[in-house]
This record gives sequence, C-alpha cells and structure tokens, in this order.
Amino acid sequence: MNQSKEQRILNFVLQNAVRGDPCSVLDTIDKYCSQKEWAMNVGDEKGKILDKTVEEANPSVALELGTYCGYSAVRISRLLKAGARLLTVEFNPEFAAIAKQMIEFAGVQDKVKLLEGPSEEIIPQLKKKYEVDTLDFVFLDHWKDRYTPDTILLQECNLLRKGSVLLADNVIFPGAPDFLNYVRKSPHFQCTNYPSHLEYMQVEDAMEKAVFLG
Ligand SMILES: CNc1ncnc2c1ncn2[C@@H]1O[C@H](/C=C/CNC(=O)c2cc(-c3ccc(F)cc3)cc(O)c2O)[C@H](F)[C@H]1O
Ligand SMILES: [Mg+2]
Repeated sequence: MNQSKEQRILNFVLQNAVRGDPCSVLDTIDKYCSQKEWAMNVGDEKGKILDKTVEEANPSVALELGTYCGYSAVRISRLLKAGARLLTVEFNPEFAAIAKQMIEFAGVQDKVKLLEGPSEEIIPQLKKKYEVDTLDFVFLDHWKDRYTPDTILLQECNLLRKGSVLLADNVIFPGAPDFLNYVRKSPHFQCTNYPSHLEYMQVEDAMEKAVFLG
C-alpha cells in the first residue's frame, strides 16, 4: 500500500532532523514541503507571526484546532514556559498518528496532549475531562468554515477569559470570511490583521488575532 504524503513528511523528519530538537524538526518539514511536496503546515513566515503571538501571550494553557502533522504543535510547544501545556485536537486518525510521532521525535511530548476527535465534541469536554479552567491562547487552523462555530462554542463553554488570545490561520487564503466578519463585528473581540503569504508559496494570506474582551 503506497505511503501518504504525511507519512513521507514524517519519514523525511525521522531520517534528517535531530531527535529532541524542535527547531530542526520545523526546518526539516519546511525544507521538504518547499522543495519536494507542498503541505498545509503554517510554515516559517506565518510561523514567525505565530511565535510572536505565543511569546506575547505566554500561555499556561493553549489549545490548537487542527493538528495535521504536528508542525504548529511543535512550533507552539517549544515556546511554552515550564509547566505550561498545549492541547491539540485532530479528528483524522492517520494524521493524529503521524503528529504523535512528530511531537515525540521533537521531544515536546511532555508539553503537548493530542486529543483525537472532532473539536465540536472535545471543546465541551475541556473543563471536566481535561481539567481546563480557561484558555490563554487558541490557534485555529482546522476547516475554515468551523472557525466561527467553534469560537462561539468556546464562549458558550465559558473557556475564554478577558485577554484570551485567538489566532486564526488562512483568513485570506483559503479564507475564513465569516470568521473575519464575526470577530470584527463583535464587541467582545479586539482584532488585529497580520498580512503574510501562504506557506511555501507567493500567494497572499494573513493571520487574524482576536483578543477576547470578556
Ligand atoms: C471540524 N472539527 C475538527 N476537529 C478536529 N480536527 C479537524 C476538524 N476539522 C479539521 N480537522 C483537521 O484539521 C486539519 C485541517 C486543516 C484545514 N486546513 C486547510 O484546509 C488549509 C488549506 C490550505 C490550502 C491553501 C492553498 C491551497 F491551494 C489548498 C489548501 C492552507 C492552509 O494553511 C490550511 O490550513 C486536518 F487536515 C483535519 O483532519
Ligand atoms: Mg493553515
């Protein structure tokens, strides 16, 4: 049975990156996906925006929606302070298995908990089953038409507090127009747009930061 693209990316990391070195894992994925096969990792240009936003938020508890191969889970967790944790949600079992190996190879497994299942089921379980009080940081990078319903669900589940930071990938390409509309019109969010480019391409894209005002 021939391999998937995601399996090829993981194998390239296992053979070429330095075990326990998150930066080497990120660089190796970016090398493969820019030179051999494009894949929908957030990439290094938007990754630098993600880095700055995470460092500024300095979260104790972070949530990621859409793990995929684990690139942004490694990217985020490498910046977390001692004792802080990232919960990352992925409902595709094949991607979850790849991401688990990627996270372990990078050596960040103690900071990351991969939750396998749909975000709409997992978000309502975060408080009781995963002992979350509120979320300090949320990275949205799953299906683009799910950004808005999941942002509403996070509020309904009382998971956001004054100052919680949401960062959404791809608000220009593929685009998340309803999400932009929702957060920019809402009195409960203070929004900032960060123009950038689609990973590994010269296509315009952007990230949107939405800070919850309570
Ligand atoms: C809906 N609830 C979910 N719960 C758990 N895991 C989920 C859920 N929904 C999806 N997943 C999981 O999250 C991932 C989905 C990522 C989707 N990302 C993109 O589509 C995406 C697309 C492009 C893109 C750009 C140009 C082009 F020509 C073609 C594509 C670029 C990007 O940066 C993206 O992020 C994963 F695949 C899915 O199982
Ligand atoms: Mg993306």
